[in-house]
Amino acid sequence: MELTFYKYQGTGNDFVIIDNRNNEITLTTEQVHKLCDRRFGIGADGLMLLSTKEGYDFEMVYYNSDGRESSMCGNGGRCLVKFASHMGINKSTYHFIATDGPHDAVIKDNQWVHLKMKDVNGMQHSFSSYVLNTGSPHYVKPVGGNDLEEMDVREEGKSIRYSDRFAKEGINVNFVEELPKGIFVRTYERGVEDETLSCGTGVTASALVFAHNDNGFNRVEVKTLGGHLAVEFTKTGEEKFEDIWLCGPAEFVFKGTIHI
Ligand SMILES: N[C@@H](CCC[C@H](N)C(=O)O)C(=O)O
Repeated sequence: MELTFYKYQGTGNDFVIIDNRNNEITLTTEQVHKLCDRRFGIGADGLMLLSTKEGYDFEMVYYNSDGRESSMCGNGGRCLVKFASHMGINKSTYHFIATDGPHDAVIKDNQWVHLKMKDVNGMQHSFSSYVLNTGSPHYVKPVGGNDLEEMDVREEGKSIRYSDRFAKEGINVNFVEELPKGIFVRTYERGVEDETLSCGTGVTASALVFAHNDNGFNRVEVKTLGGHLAVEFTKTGEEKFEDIWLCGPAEFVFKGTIHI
């Protein structure tokens, strides 16, 4: 079967996107895994289907590059909104459904996509690390000094992700360094089982932890290896956040067909 696909990226977090509004496409775990493979397929951190759902502009169905359907992907959601617009779904505010519930999104004049994330009602902390869910589960570890650039994120992230506490369900692991204006985040992603250039739900979690340490901010600028993002929010309690928006670029890379 010939499959038409579109490749998008959001700060270097890259995705294969397939238009499934006719509901004809069903992919196996092996097929998604192969389509995301950087040598035997197209190559991507994840794959998304643009599907239909009554009451919404569209439904987002997200798979990690290991081929398994997973929880929310922030950068993926932003890319899917851009794709929907390129497919002729034009709205001033997009309203779509994903695995973690409904989302709103807006494409700004500078072409950045602002995506509303689910509310966060608390976080667990022990020693200097934090665990919270921003649509996907995240472990956030602040790193001191200027050590983050040099860190072996793949190895350090893997040891936390496969520790007894997290091995079964898995977790995404973020290392965060405070900058004079914002934070620098590097993420080991569950389901990719490697560092990615950026992770939207991870950047969101890290920004909220940063806000948790300092009440004075409602917008955090975020540097990732793949580019710049920002997270805006309203802090409603000690560890409670609402009106959380993940903001950043989302770009079309190429289109093609592949035999599956
Ligand atoms: N890249 C994503 C996160 C995708 C889901 C994650 N790998 C998981 O399985 O939890 C993002 O931008 O949020």
